[in-house]
Order: sequence, then C-alpha cells, then structure tokens
Amino acid sequence: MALSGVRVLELAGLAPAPLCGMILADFGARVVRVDRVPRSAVATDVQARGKRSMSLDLKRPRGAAVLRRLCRGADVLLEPFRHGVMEKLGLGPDVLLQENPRLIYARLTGFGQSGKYAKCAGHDINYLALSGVLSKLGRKGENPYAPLNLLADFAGGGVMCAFGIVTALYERTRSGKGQIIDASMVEGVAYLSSFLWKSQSLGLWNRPRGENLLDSGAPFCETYKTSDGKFMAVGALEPQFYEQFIKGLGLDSDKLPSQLSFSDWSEMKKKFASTFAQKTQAEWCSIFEGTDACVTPVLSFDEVASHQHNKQRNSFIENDQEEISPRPAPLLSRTPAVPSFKRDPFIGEHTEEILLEYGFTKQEISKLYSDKVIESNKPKANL
Ligand SMILES: C[C@H](CCC[C@@H](C)[C@H]1CC[C@H]2[C@@H]3[C@H](O)C[C@@H]4C[C@H](O)CC[C@]4(C)[C@H]3C[C@H](O)[C@]12C)C(=O)SCCNC(=O)CCNC(=O)[C@H](O)C(C)(C)COP(=O)(O)OP(=O)(O)OC[C@H]1O[C@@H](n2cnc3c(N)ncnc32)[C@H](O)[C@@H]1OP(=O)(O)O
Repeated sequence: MALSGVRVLELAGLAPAPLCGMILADFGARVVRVDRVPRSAVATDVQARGKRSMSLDLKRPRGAAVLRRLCRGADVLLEPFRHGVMEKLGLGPDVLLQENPRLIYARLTGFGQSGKYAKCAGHDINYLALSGVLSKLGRKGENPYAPLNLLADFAGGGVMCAFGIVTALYERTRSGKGQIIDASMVEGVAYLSSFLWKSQSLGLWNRPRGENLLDSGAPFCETYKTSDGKFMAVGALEPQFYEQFIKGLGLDSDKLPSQLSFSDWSEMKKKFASTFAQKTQAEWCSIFEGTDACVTPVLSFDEVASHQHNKQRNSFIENDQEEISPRPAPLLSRTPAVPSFKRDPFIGEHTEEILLEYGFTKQEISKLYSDKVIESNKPKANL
C-alpha cells in the first residue's frame, strides 16, 4: 500500500483527527491511537479501522516521557487539542522535533495555532461560520444551516490534514526533514470553498441565500418527493441536460419559462414538485435511467450498498462484525488502500505490543503498569 512503513501516533480526539488517522491507516500506515487511561475499555472513536490502541497517561511526567520516546521512532504525530495543551505537557513541537528532526507534527484544530480564538473551544458549526461558508448554506428565507459536521470537521479538517501529512512526507523524501502542520478547520473549509470565492464575478452568488443556481434556488438543482414518500435528486444544470430532464418529466419546454428565468423559479419548482409526486421513485428511476438528465434517486443508508452501480464497483465493504461502511477512496490502480476487516480496537488493547515494537523492554513496561502510567485491556478469550 502507498503508505506502508509510515508510523503514525494519533492522540485520541473527537471527530476530525480520527478520520485523518483512519485514512492514513486505510492506505497502509501503521497508526497507533494513544488513548487516555480509561474508565471503560470501549472507545467512542468510531473511525478506528485498522488502528491499534495504547493507553497512556500524558498528565504524568513519565507518561509524557513515554510519548517523547515513541515520537523518536515515529514518522507522524497527530494531535487534536486546542493550542497550548501539548506545550503544557512538555510535548510541544520544539521539544519533539529537536529529538526527532524527521517528525511530521500535525496539529489539527478548529482555529489554528495563533489568532485570538486559538485557545477557544469550538465545534464544526463554529469553524464553518468563521470561514464564511455557513452564510451561503440554507434555504431561502431560513437561517444558515450546517450539513451535519461534514464540512469543517471532516472535509476541511480530517481530509485536509491527511493531505498536509502526505505532502510533508513526500517533501521529507527530498529534504530528510520533518515539519509542523498547522491545520485549522476554519482555513481548511475556507480553502475548500475557493470556487465560491473565485466564481463571484460570474454572478453565481448575487442573490440572497437559497435563491442562487447551486444553493437550492434553482428548480433544476433540487430534490423532489415521489408518490411513495422517497426523493429524487436533480442536477440538470447545462441546457442540453435540462432539455432531457424536462422530456423525462413529460413536460413541454415551450410551455415553460426559460431555464434561467429567476423570477419564475419558484413557480417552476411547484410544477416539477407536482409532477414528481405522481410516480414512485422506482418509476422515475426507470424513466431517467440511461439518460443524461442528471436525475438520480436519493438513497438511504439501507439502500446504498445494494444499489446496482455501487455494487458493481464494490463501493461499500462489510467487516467481520457485519458492519457496512464506505470503501476507502480514491482507488489507486497499483497500490490501492486495503482496509482492515477486523473490529475496532478496545482502549489499551495493544499497549504492550506497541511499546515492545518501539523498543521498550519488558521490565520497563512492567514498571509503567505498576505505576499506572499505562494500562492494558486485552479482550478475554471466548473458550
Ligand atoms: C461536532 C463534532 C463533535 C462531535 C462529537 C460527538 C461525536 C460527541 C460529543 C458528545 C459525545 C457524547 C457525550 O460525551 C455523552 C455520551 C458519552 C458516552 O461515553 C458515549 C456516548 C455519548 C452520547 C457521547 C457520544 C459522542 O461521542 C458525542 C456525541 C466536532 O466538531 S469535533 C471538533 C472539535 N474541535 C476540535 O477538535 C478542535 C481542536 N480541539 C479543541 O478545540 C478541543 O480539544 C475541544 C474539542 C474543544 C475539547 O476541549 P477540551 O477542553 O475537552 O480538550 P483540550 O482543551 O483540547 O485538552 C485536552 C485535555 O485532555 C488532556 N489529555 C489528552 N490526552 C490525554 C492522555 N492520554 N492522558 C491524560 N490527559 C490527556 C490534555 O492534557 C488536556 O488537559 P487540560 O485540559 O488539563 O490541558
């Protein structure tokens, strides 16, 4: 796999860093999640595919010293705390990079390592708001609306940070040097929205929120309810595709306002809505199948893995616990990601094997156990 041999230490965090670590693991990195000494062995990290877990108390000076030693043998450290937490633990980048100049020290936060909000708590919606992007999201006449925590946490955070790490790893092959990655989710999601910024002069966003071409304003870029209570998604933007969409609906384009007649959009939506309401989702699927009308069913999580197209591409996988999840993307032709099919690790399940792997002796490990600096949670065998 592309990242085989890369050793990553991921300090346990909420949502974005776990995704970042999972992406690296899917593509072959050996990812260790460093958990706290737990109250329970069951982790809340649901994005732990392919990771191992060790349990380490970083608040104890000897725990921090263990992490320093681990970092000497690692390629990447991924930390998800607000600015200042690592420095307070004596684990700031100046310390760790001095001990291992090849280390890539990735800091994944909401507000970044500087600026007046650097030490403030926050979540996806706050970062999205500060990036300007939230102001663009929402339906006409309604308040801005955050689409789950997908944009800032995952796209602008986890994925962008993974990109930074891979870029730094590539650069290190030339310079031999590590570096610090300051991955701010505000900036990550703002960068992701470059198209919005750079297309302003095209007049795409002149109208209020929810009244533009791509923000649920246009009747040909919308979802519609079908007679069986399901939905169809329409993205018939270009005139040639719009023509096919109108044809599929069984409407006469000569009797409709022109596609880009903004003032008629809300009437056109009503017309399309009443048309879609006359047939089931399956009926609309068979009408639009094989056309360029850009009309697709809105699938539920229950339906998505068995949809013919997704099945043909094996886009979803099932692990040994019969849990279905998306296959890692994108597909690399020679060195594709090979996700683990095993269950997620318990907190501290691999503490001992990881420490041995990083050069600790059995005696050192026993002392750390007895001093409660580390903990182990081996699953009991089912005999
Ligand atoms: C929208 C998303 C968030 C979604 C999260 C949900 C998935 C979960 C939120 C609530 C959960 C539920 C709830 O807990 C109740 C149930 C509990 C049950 O166990 C499970 C079911 C629950 C229903 C549970 C289910 C789910 O888990 C929830 C629904 C996001 O936006 S995520 C993005 C958040 N932002 C960032 O990541 C940006 C960077 N980070 C930060 O800004 C802060 O970390 C953050 C997120 C604001 C948290 O601040 P906090 O004060 O808690 O932490 P920090 O200041 O960063 O400091 C960390 C401290 O911890 C110490 N520490 C770290 N590791 C160790 C260690 N190994 N040993 C010892 N100590 C450690 C560290 O030293 C810091 O200590 P100090 O505070 O003393 O400096």
